Amino acid sequence: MKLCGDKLIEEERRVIANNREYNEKFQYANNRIKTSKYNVITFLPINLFEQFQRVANAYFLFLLLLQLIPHISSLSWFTTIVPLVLVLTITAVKDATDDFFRYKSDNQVNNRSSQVLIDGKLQNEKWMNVRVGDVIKLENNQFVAADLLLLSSSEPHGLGYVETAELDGETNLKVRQALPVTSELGADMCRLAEFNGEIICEPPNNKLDKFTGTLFWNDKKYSLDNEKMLLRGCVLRNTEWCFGLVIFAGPDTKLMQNSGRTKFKRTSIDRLMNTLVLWVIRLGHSYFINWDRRMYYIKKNTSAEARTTTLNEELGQIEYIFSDKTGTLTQNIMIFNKCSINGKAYGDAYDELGHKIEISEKTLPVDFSFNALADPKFKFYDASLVEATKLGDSSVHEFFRLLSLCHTVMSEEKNEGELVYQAQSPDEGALVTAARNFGFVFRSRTPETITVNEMSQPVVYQLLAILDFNNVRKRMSVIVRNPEGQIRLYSKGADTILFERLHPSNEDLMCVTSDHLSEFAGEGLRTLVLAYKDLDEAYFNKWQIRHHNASTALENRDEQLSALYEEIEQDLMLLGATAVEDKLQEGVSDTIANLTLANIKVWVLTGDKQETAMNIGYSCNILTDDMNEIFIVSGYTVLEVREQLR
Ligand SMILES: Nc1ncnc2c1ncn2[C@@H]1O[C@H](COP(=O)(O)OP(=O)(O)OP(=O)(O)O)[C@@H](O)[C@H]1O
Ligand SMILES: [Mg+2]
Repeated sequence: MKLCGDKLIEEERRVIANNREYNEKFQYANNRIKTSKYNVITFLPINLFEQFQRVANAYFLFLLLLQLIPHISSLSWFTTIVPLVLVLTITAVKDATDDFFRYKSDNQVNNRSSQVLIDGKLQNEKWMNVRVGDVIKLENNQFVAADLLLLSSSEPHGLGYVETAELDGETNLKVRQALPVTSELGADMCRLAEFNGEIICEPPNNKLDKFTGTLFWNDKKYSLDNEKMLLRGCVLRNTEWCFGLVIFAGPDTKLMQNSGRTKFKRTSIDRLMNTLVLWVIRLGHSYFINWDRRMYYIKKNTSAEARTTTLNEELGQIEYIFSDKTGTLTQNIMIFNKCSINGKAYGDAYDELGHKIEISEKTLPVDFSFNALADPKFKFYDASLVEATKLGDSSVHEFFRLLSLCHTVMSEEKNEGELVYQAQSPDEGALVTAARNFGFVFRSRTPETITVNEMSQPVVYQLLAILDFNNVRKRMSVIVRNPEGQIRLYSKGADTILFERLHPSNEDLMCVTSDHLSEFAGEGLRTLVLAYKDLDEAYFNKWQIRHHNASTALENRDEQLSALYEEIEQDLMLLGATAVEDKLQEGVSDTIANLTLANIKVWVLTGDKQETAMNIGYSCNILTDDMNEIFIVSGYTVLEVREQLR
């Protein structure tokens, strides 16, 4: 820790499990939260101070002072004081009630009960009394009390599922997994109470998807990342119980670090003239917005809601709308639609005479009844791909093998043969389901193995490494050892990225695949390229040691890892490409056409392939045919972009 002014700045956090005495030295925040701003004594001074920061209020106060001097004013002072006091009182009452509700909700949260391991026994404690370094137990459907390191759980391999809707709005379940060494502790209170690992990790911050730390225990060190953390605000799901170690509490949790200070939202007009009239008009406005039948959605029984009255008039001044693509313009429901394998494209439907036909509700999908484990909801219309699979075409097999191995999907098999996939990325869910139907069924995974049913034969692959996806890498890989002992790297990712990393011998295949990709993207499909590489035992063993060192490094961990990934993901052999459809949401193109009429400019952010993005742009009216010249900025650095914009 460093002293800055008279406040301690935390540079790294050290926590020893079950050791309150040691952890207390650092004076970490406890788990009490406070989002209310005032108390009974501070309310009047703070609220008045805030209110007089508004120009209009200050102006009227000044006016009032002048009117108190009879020599310069002909009006009597109460013509000003009455409206001023009225405005101040109404606002103060509203602020006070808002704050009272915040106070009540803080209180309710702080007093929730939680099971903490104290003196070798589970004891009930209030949330606000939970401290950093405590081991606590969570049960299914409970809110996570603080930012925890997952130690063990009721599920196999220390898995735990959480719903993060309160944090990031995503409703699909996320998987978390404890380290094998801690997941062995299970629910054994004695061993959990004896657990005295030390965690050294990053200081509190607001990054919801990142965590870097190291666990030191019994003279070994283990790398910790976000996949092992349960954050405050999440809800435990599909997991009977789990144990976690408190790393950040109360105001230090990522949830609270993100919420920022409660403050007034103010607009440009607000600062200029804040009068009683405006206040009444705004209130009226907000009722009109809430009552507007045309903004009422019957299916979900929701109407528009003006939450912040002071922002109403800004609605008429909106010039730009910034939108996300996947899940906002589109439904985020991914359907495996087409693919290209070893230079041959699959996915179109043909009639008896071999003519291509439009796929409609009436088109008969391919029959997957040969495969007992197939997902009945999956539909595909090109029978030749099933034929190729049945005939044992080796590149088709390798293609689907890759799809069944290279992903982060989890599978649940409650009853024999009833597979349910939990995918954090809906694209991966669609790809793994496709492989499943074509006879490469991803069955289960442990931290060290992946089991796949290949054309009805169970095959167990040893999982040697996962080179995970991020939006800079735009690719992910796995390294597995097959039952014959051969080590292979499987990779999937954006075409621009993987094409650069192919072995020179792939040139011809790359050209053909690239044509297919343009075709797919022209139809607005999301594409990924698949490739593999055989690895030499001796090289891989050395690489694995360097990988372990990098993943437990305390400094520059991310840089070291990405350099290692870059090194091994070279000279790949191309297998083909996949194309997944994500339909537009209902009414998107009409809405955008209306926004365009109002001269509002719509910006969309996406990581998709340029052609796919442009195609979606056309289909939802962001791009139109009368824009004769589309101007593409393709710089990679700030300088390049600035240069092109000139
Ligand atoms: N699970 C994955 N495995 C491998 N590559 C992926 C995976 N998900 C995405 N990619 C590749 O990385 C690129 C960037 O992904 P990113 O998530 O940043 O954008 P995106 O999800 O396509 O964008 P949008 O949210 O607009 O759909 C994608 O275009 C795709 O080519
Ligand atoms: Mg994505």
